[in-house]
Amino acid sequence: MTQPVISCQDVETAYSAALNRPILNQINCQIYRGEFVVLLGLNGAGKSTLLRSLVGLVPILRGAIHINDTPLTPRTLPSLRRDVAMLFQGGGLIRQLSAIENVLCGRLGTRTTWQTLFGFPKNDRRQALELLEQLGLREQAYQKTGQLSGGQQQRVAIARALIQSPQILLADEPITGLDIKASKQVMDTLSMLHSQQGMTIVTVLHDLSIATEYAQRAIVLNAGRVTYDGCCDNLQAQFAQV
Ligand SMILES: Nc1ncnc2c1ncn2[C@@H]1O[C@H](COP(=O)(O)OP(=O)(O)OP(=O)(O)O)[C@@H](O)[C@H]1O
Repeated sequence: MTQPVISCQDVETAYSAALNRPILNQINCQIYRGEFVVLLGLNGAGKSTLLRSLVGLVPILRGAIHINDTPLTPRTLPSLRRDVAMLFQGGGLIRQLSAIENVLCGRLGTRTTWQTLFGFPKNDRRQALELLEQLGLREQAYQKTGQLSGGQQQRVAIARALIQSPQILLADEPITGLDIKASKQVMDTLSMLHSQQGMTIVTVLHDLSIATEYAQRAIVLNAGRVTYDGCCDNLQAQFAQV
């Protein structure tokens, strides 16, 4: 068996008095290279917290997270973050900036202030344009993202995540609030990254039929624990008793 690219062993976050338990309560799961995994669960199950913990945004109290066999610690975090990109709920774009400027923001962590003082290097701008073109947004590159549709905005957010050339893409509810057509475009984009570039995708979804259509494996959380980890057939049954 190949080594997992993401491994969570007994991951536990701080105790939450409101929940009367830790938000993540002994999570164990592995994600392998090139997998397309969907994270499912009712509101408040801990899906976003789990994704955020994988990029060091939520401190863990017990257990361990390994990315590519390296333990996630404050010391290893900066280099591990280059391998793992995160697409946040709602996209988190700057509406007043153009699509290309938003994509270039994905480079800020790897360029010094001096390097960006007079604008981003030509190579970065070319790569940002190529990404927008790949995601069907060449014509919108210089439009303010506030003027784009929800689906287009989400694809700009994907391009911003991709400019750091990650191996793993974590997406938190990437199609929430989008119509059927835009949802399909965004899910097809994730699917293309998975099938054509071998990218490992972990995405939170709420729609079980879309999960079944796109993902190879489902991990279901309930009250901070993994309650199912397996194929996407008959996912309804996993929610029947909840
Ligand atoms: N920073 C925080 N401080 C205290 N409680 C938090 C914090 N972040 C999340 N929670 C709580 O932890 C639980 C899990 O939240 P989380 O956002 O991970 O759930 P989720 O499964 O992603 O839910 P949803 O489907 O609604 O997005 C919720 O009860 C939430 O209120």
